[in-house]
Amino acid sequence: MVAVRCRPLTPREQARSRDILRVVDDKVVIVLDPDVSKDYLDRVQNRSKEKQYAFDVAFGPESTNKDVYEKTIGSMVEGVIQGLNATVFAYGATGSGKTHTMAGIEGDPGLMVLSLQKIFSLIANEESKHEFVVTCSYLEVYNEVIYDLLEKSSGHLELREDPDQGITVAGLKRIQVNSAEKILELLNQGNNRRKTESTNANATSSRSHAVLEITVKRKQRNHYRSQVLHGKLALVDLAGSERASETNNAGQKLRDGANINKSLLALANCINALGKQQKKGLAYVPYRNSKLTRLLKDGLSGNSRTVMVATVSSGADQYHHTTNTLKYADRAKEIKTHIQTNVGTVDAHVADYQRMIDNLQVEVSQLRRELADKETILNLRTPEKTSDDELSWLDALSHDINENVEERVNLQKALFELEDMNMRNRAELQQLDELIAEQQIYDGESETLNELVEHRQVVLDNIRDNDEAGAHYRQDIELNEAQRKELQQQIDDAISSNRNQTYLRILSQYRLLGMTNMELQFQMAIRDQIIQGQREALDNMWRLLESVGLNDKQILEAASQQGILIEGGIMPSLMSARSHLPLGTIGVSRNMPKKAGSARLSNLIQVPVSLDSEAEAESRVSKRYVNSFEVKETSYSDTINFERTLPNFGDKEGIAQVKEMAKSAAPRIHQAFSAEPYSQAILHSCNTTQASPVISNFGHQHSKENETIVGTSKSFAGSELPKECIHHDFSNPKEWTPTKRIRWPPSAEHHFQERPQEPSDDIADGMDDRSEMNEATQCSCKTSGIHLLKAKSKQLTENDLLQKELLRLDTELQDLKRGLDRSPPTQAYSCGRTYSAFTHFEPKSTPRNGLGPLRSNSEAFIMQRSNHILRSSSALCDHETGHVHHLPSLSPFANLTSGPSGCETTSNHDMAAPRTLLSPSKLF
Ligand SMILES: Nc1ncnc2c1ncn2[C@@H]1O[C@H](COP(=O)(O)OP(=O)(O)OP(=O)(O)O)[C@@H](O)[C@H]1O
Repeated sequence: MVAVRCRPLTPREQARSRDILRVVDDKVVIVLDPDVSKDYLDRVQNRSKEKQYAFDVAFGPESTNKDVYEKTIGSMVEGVIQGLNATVFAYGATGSGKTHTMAGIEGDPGLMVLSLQKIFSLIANEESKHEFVVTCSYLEVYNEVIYDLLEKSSGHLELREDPDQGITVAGLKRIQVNSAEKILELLNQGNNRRKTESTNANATSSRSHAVLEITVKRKQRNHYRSQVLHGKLALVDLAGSERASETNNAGQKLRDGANINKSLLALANCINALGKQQKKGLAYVPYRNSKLTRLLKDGLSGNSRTVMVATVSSGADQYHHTTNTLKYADRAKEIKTHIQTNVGTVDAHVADYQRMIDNLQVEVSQLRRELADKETILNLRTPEKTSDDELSWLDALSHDINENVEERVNLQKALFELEDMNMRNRAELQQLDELIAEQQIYDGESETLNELVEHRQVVLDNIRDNDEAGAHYRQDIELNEAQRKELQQQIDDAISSNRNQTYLRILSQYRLLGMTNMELQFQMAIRDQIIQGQREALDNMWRLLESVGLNDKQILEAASQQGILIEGGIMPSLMSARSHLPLGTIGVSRNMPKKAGSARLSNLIQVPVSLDSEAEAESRVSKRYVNSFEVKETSYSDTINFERTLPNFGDKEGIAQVKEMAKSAAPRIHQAFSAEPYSQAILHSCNTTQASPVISNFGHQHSKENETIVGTSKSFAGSELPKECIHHDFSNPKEWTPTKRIRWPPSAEHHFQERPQEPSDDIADGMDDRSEMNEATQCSCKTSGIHLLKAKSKQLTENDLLQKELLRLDTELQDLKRGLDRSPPTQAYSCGRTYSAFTHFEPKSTPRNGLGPLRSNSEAFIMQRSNHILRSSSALCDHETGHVHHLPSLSPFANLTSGPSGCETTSNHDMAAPRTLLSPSKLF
């Protein structure tokens, strides 16, 4: 939705300018010719500069913020508490009324305030049934750097791309709030921290783009397995859109203007491309060209309802600004967003990712070598005192290195996305060529043919545009590379002249970590892609099967005949067919079908559970009698964890306990996949007493509306039990034909076979040691799909590990970066001794001097001592004297050069040893 708001002239403006805006029918804005001397003849002869634009809604000078609110985002705010996203941004020249519209004034609160009040009043109405958690963050983008407006002295924040959450800002404060007043207080604090300047056009002109984000988490009360909905409202007050030259600014102000315009230009380009995309399909949208557009990506094209409020001033002297803004808004009308559930897919091509990883790996190993060489040089030298000049040089260098790494990642990704898009464009072109050829043969000149030819031209144009944009990105990457070399050269020169070695070493490590991080991110993307591909393939398979009219039973039978193990999951309606599942198998399902009649196999993760010990299993199996078993959660399903022993399994009480167990597993599973609308726990158990073999199935399912027990208990007595359960000779693996094994996930065989010499085949452990198995077992594995399960389990485990590694690396990187930002490298030297910093102190007793125990993890700080990099501390320990220096603050290093006099000192003999040591060998 695009709305335009015309602001009235202030009394001072009225004295020197006239009102040239007219709003008709609440939709049309007429801009009169500012030149009053033009007469009727000029107008009819088209010499008039009068212009007319139509929008979704237009507000005249008499409108209040409340009017704007009600006709624009009022209804969207309701959606936010139902789990939908909404974005509203104010765009306009300086002094046109953006801040007035967004923040408002006393007596006429703005959209930010009104939407907050509405959110809390809606919450109050629903609080008896639902629990809500409201959090907010407030940031500004100033000179292409992101700052936290809720932090007193915020450092530079970084943008991250999360496959699940999309674009996020690392380290941004999110505050939980319980009332509109609280948010307003934060808002006021934040607004006071915003960078403003007095320009020619506005005495308190906002020089930054401010983004207030409110998230609402909603959960049904007293319903532990209810769906959790997340709604997000982003309110953006952009900086003035005027050209820098027009504000008569110079120096820093001119630079601000240039950066503001860079962001707004990028925004304009995105709006253009999005408009084009509506008409022409796959056009590349250059979100990556500025921080602002990356932040607003979701609001512009993704899963969000979006309102743009274009503000214009009615003054004749503002004619150019006004028409520029209106043209801009006119283009934005073309954009359509797509409201949908966020699905964390990585829409990219595995081969391309692989290529990037290869390049990165070369770079990382090169960096490692360089770093090792430098370490040797550095270790040979003794530290020197550093001058102020050098410190500011280091500060600038660290900043440039950060920027360089970030820019590199961003450019690579942009190029990658472009190539991916063009790959799809080329595929479409090929299809179109084939279609056109067919049409020409059969229909000759026809309307369809013309349409196809026209569309082909559009696709060709897109390919050409994307290729051009790609060439620019490549050039930018080359420039970035040149800059990287230059920066490295500066570090090298500094090292050879023995300047501030520790800090330089950290800089080099930071770069290395940056690259490693990037590499890991791409690896994650590959894995996500593969998993996504598998899910889609399974989805498609089910759709295909359903479309040919096969019912569940027929599908299972057909699969059985083909020897296909349905390992990935099962449709809910197939639950009863699973009654043959073996001892101790828990099916965990996420993302069950959302539409009636459709099925999602892919997301059902089957977690085989093992008996508590192999010996016990053997003894129970040999007795062919199971009267108790323990359910143990295993490896890759660390999302669920429960353990229970059922002493009397088989009798009424035991069955009740199994039921209870399924019930208690369900909420945990649901918690783990809380964003999913459905989740279920099914416990399949088998009691093979000689007299009456019983196979029981208990499931507990959660759905959006309610929770139910599904897959009711199913028992088999005597001959009713499927043949393969009782009559099959499990001791001979060769006899495990696919058909017989179809309903037996591999974990079962071990518990039922009487072959103590056979190695355990515990899939859930994620082991992939197939070399240990004999040939027959391997053969059986192949047919039964064990290797598939193993591969999947391994993949999931690896992915998990990778994710953890990425997280660790990320923290590492953040710490290093924070250390660099705060730039305290001279602390150790100014004190003239060797210090180390600790992550955690564990005071054995309260330290003397009445200083109180040290706070752990209070500030991030990096120092180097011998081979250890120790991190995160607000204190330094002097190893010679055994004293701990409490740093009064980690302020810019100008304050720290004075040495230990600025530090409070206490003995470290009361302190336990530091707990976290991170050695370079661990890092690299
Ligand atoms: N609709 C309105 N009604 C009355 N006064 C308004 C209105 N819109 C703006 N003003 C006044 O105009 C002046 C400039 O408005 P504001 O600060 O909101 O502009 P801005 O677009 O945010 O400018 P900048 O981009 O420089 O921050 C303020 O004094 C404000 O009170």
